[in-house]
Amino acid sequence: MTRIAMLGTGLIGSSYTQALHAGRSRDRVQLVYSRSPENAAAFAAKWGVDRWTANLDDAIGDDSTDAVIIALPNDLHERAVMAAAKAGKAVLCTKPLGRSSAEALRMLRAVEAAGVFHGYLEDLVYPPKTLKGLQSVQAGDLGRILWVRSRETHPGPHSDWFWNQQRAGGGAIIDLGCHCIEIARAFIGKDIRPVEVVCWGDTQVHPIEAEDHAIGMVRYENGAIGQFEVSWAFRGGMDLRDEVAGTEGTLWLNHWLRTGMEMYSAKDSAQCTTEKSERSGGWMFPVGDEVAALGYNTMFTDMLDAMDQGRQPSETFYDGYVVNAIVDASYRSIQSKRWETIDLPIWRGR
Ligand SMILES: NC(=O)C1=CN([C@@H]2O[C@H](COP(=O)(O)OP(=O)(O)OC[C@H]3O[C@@H](n4cnc5c(N)ncnc54)[C@H](OP(=O)(O)O)[C@@H]3O)[C@@H](O)[C@H]2O)C=CC1
Ligand SMILES: O=C1CO[C@H](CO)[C@@H](O)[C@@H]1O
Repeated sequence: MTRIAMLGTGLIGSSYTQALHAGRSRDRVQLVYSRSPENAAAFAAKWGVDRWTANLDDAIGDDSTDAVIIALPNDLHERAVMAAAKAGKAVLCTKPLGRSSAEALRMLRAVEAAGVFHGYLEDLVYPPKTLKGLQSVQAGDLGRILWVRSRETHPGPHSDWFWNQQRAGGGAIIDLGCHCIEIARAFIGKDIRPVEVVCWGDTQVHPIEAEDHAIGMVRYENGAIGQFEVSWAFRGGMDLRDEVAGTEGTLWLNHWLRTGMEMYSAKDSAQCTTEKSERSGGWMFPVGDEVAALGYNTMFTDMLDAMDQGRQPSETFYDGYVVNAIVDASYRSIQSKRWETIDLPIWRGR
């Protein structure tokens, strides 16, 4: 059993807790942190969590827990990671690891220096169909991987802080592109060095400083291309799709819209809605088990099994740092309108 302190009571703190309590079922969120005692108490009551606190350092240092899960806005990740490393706690952090690769590198160095277990919670390399696809690709069924296209688009984030460039570290690229970049990296091979990026990004719709649309191409040392397409202004729900093209085959994955369940309700207050859907009536495209479809159950099984077995999980802070380095180069490329080199002061692949 792993005893967990959950930092954050928002969308992802709730999804993680749901997955943890349902998955291996022996793992428990023992303690939850929110800035607000009311939110913390409500979260604890809803998810059957014994204790809550409105003090971040108390939550991280609490003696009764083994691991800390960071489900806080991006600008609080580094502070929470540093405190967890200092307290000698295993630490699992949501995406993106940092707002920049400099932040991510400091976090990687801190957990490694402290010798604590660390996991990067990139759920979208863990959906069951992605795991099956990865197994096939690794067995060579698709031949040499040439091109991976990964797309995540929706109408825009659900909380204010995402829209603040300073707090989030950017716009749609850091928020959604981080998923697409790691999905492509997983299919191309995480030991293959990402070399350079060319990226277009613009603020086409929303009154914000950061980009609400972007398309980027990441060139890997073996010639493969990872393409990401992101939007915070796509209408019609959340479009989550991946395509993998190899010399011997093709793989297409659709995770969200029209995945097999289509429903019509003449009412406009139907209960059967899905994350980021824009309507609760008319034709709807729900997802049967959202938590499972997004890979949270399988992700925590890998993370917590790895912790028990004294091995690394598939996604560590090192992966989060590589993703942040690719995101940084993408932002430079938007400005320069040229291919930009990906700076990786630490590289552990081929
Ligand atoms: N698929 C995935 O892996 C997803 C990952 N994420 C990531 O999870 C993190 C949190 O996102 P999400 O849960 O969607 O965000 P929410 O806005 O839904 O929740 C944020 C939580 O942080 C708490 N919080 C503590 N301090 C602050 C602060 N200074 N400002 C704002 N909130 C604060 C808020 O609670 P309170 O007000 O009670 O203190 C709230 O519980 C982000 O890093 C995001 O990128 C998000 C969605 C999906
Ligand atoms: O995939 C996701 C869905 O949207 C959220 C808000 O933009 C993201 O933070 C999240 O990673």
